[in-house]
Amino acid sequence: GNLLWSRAYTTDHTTTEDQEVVTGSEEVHEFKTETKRLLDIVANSLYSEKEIFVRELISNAADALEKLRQTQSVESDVDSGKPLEIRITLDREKNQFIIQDFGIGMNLEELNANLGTIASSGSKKFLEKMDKEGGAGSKKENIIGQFGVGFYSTFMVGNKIKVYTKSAFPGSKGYCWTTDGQGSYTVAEAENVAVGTKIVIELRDDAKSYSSELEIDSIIKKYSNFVGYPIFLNGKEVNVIEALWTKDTKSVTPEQHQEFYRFIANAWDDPQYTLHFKTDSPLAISSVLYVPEKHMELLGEQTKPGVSLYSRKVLIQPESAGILPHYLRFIKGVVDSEDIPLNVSRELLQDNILSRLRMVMTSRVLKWLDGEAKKNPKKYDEFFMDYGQFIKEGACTDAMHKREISKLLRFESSKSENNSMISLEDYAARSQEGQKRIYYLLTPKRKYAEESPYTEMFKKKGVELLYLYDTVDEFVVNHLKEFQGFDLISADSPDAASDPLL
Ligand SMILES: Nc1nc(Cl)c2cnn(Cc3ccc(Br)cc3F)c2n1
Repeated sequence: GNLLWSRAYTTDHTTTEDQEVVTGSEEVHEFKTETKRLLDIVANSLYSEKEIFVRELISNAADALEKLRQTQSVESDVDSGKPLEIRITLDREKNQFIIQDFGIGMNLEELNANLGTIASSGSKKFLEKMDKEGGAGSKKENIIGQFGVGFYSTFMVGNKIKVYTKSAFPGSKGYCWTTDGQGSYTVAEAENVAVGTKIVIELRDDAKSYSSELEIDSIIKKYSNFVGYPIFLNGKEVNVIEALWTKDTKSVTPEQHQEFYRFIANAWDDPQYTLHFKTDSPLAISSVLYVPEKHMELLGEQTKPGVSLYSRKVLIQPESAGILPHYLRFIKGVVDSEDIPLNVSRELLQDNILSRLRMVMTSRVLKWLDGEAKKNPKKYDEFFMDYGQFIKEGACTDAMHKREISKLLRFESSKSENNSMISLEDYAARSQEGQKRIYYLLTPKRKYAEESPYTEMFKKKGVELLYLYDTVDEFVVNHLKEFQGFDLISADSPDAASDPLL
């Protein structure tokens, strides 16, 4: 009837009016000593920017919705009766930030435990490490993102925090948890609490900006754009882009990649190469990477690293310099690894996980480009005309991946048609019987190469000669020294003169 119709159309996606009423007696709990220390560590040093409290609370809310959905698949009577969405409302006058989810919610022991466990087990180790290694936010250690730690980030911006929560399990009571972060919190039973969790933060004077819609909108778009549940800010849906990289690689169309590429690269062109891959060893990674049609460095603009690091669809580090080596900075895209703990902040990113991630990613990218070159050599030559400078930079700087990078190099040669290029593999494959060397000639352009006496001699003997036009080419061959057992030798070197083949 029209009641149903009217209810369906009146969902305004704002947080439920504060109709909660505290009914039970308020039990006061002192924060355990280590909780207090953890609170001020988190509030003062674990996170680099205050704004990430928004990311942390949204992630907790999304995890709570995910937990509800998983529980519902096994226990049918567990339900919140509300949509699986996250709602944030701001109140400028009251200087309030409110976030609500209709997720699995917390019962009394969870409410106390979540704060307790973090304060007891997780943090004791953490605090000892901190003490041992001095200073908060010790480089090596940080608490893996779990429910509780993210919540602590509210202490960076709030002077009074209220949490209304009710578990989705039938017959659960609603509770109201409050604190002023000074050392104790109270818990009391409450009526009219919606299933899920609602967190009401009274913002500190130095955090007033977090009651501004523009500010929160941009923070959500920056960190939580791809969270798997709709986020409504003052009733308006904010995150509308799907985390393309989490979809099945075969189900994503080129058009979807083009749209996603334009969004994350803030570009108008199309990607000339697309890589969408997932792996779960040596660590869980899902990633979409693109090579743009054109790169801006030609116009002198220094390219910032184009790959952003996510963990479970939440941004950890934009334009992360740690994911790919500098010479691959032209690549745009997303790398998402759930093995990167969520709550690590910029400086705390664990370098050992990051270096493993970097190894996997670099090899995978070099293999991807080699695969593309083999699939369509002509198209790769065009790519190399534009991006060869980056590959050559890699040949000169990345000794670890020398072998893979050398396969990506292209040069003109005495046997290649005008301005088409060959690979070192091509050269080796068609070298003379018993030839042990790859010969090259440093020359500004083809015309001079053709007139050189060396070329005459090499041609007569049927030995191919690479033409190296770029000054950087000399550095490249000096760094490489050899390729698949062939020494790289200049045509005018004494070694060439003594070669029986010539
Ligand atoms: N949204 C949401 N939903 C769920 Cl199910 C949980 C469980 N833990 N946390 C973190 C947390 C822990 C203690 C207190 Br007090 C508040 C708080 F948000 C959650 N947050």
